Amino acid sequence: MTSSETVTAGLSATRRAVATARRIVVKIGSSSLTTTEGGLDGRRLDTLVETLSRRAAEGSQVVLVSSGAIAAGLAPLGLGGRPGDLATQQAAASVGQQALAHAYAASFARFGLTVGQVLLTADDVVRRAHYRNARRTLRRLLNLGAVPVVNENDTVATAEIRFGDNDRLAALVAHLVEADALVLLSDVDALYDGDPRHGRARVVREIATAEDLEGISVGGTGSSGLGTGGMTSKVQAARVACSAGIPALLTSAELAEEALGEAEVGTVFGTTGPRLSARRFWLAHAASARGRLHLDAGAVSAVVRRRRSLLAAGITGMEGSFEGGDVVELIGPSGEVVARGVVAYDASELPELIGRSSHELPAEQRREVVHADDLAPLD
Ligand SMILES: Nc1ncnc2c1ncn2[C@@H]1O[C@H](COP(=O)(O)OP(=O)(O)O)[C@@H](O)[C@H]1O
Ligand SMILES: N[C@@H](CCC(=O)OP(=O)(O)O)C(=O)O
Repeated sequence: MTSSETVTAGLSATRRAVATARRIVVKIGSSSLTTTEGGLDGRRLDTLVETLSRRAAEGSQVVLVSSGAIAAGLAPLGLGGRPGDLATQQAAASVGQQALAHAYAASFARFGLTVGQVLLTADDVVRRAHYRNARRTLRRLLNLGAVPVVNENDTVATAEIRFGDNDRLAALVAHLVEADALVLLSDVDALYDGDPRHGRARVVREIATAEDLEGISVGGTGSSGLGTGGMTSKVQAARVACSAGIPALLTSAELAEEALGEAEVGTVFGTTGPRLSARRFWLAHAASARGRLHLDAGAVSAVVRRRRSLLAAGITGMEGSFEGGDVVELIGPSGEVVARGVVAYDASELPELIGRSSHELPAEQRREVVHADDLAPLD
């Protein structure tokens, strides 16, 4: 088998994984559910719900991450476009979210399905105890046969603690519920090698490794002006899911039915890593870092390739005012984040330790700065 055949076989396996996923997270963007003039588009919402209900009837558990609260609130409040300030966005989300929840409940009820609304703030995944709590609720909802409908809790989230984009939220939720696949639905049918709004662009069917993204230019939100993250946040979300062993598919809401089958639509992203434990995933992608430790090349190799603990000798500098138990980023010699981990010392204790090898230090200061079990290397 040639290497390109190997890739093809692997990627059709990715499509099959989406088609056969027992637990699937589907994210739909604002631009696919709403219009600036009319608010919520009930017909498009019903079409999506029909597709998801069919999937549920076939035995899959479905989690829907739905954007659209802000956009759905614009028309009822007489707002002509997406507001720039947070307070008006939150007011719009307050009106729009309840319209969304009502519409989903009514639409899923046509198929005898009950929905559970789950509104999350970034704190719900950043703080470890909240993260476990969110995971427990989502899993219980699924086990009770309900369809969780997830969105960011926009009405209370402040600028500092916003996720801001539901693509990332969907990737986090996919891991929280141990999904078998993530599907991102937008207003564009696939990833292109350049923004299709700006001239000719070529469709990209498959992303197997990070190298496949080289030369692909991803840009901002679509022409509706209702979305937030654009293609950049979708690609990032797909990569987060794939790095944790969850395959992803990106396509338009109109092609959802085909995408959930095995049709060659959209762009599939193959997994790039094994399933990560909840703790490692949280460390790598959800927790917020309180500081940074700069590493020399030897320490990067020990931590990332050999999966060893980080010792003081390999640290060349530090930033931040963290305490022992906080999450910090580990930075390589050229400034890139190579891993995240839970630091064992307070920031005030470290300056006298860094750069010194264990035998130079008193016994009580010889413990690892970040233990291997508390490390999550990033790709
Ligand atoms: N390389 C690319 N391939 C496809 N779409 C792209 C690309 N770069 C930018 N885009 C734009 O991203 C838009 C989708 O993002 P967005 O408007 O945020 O959607 P949503 O509301 O579904 O989250 C598309 O309409 C498209 O114009
Ligand atoms: N939570 C916000 C949506 C944020 C968001 O990511 O929007 P989109 O880019 O349309 O998926 C809302 O419901 O309006």
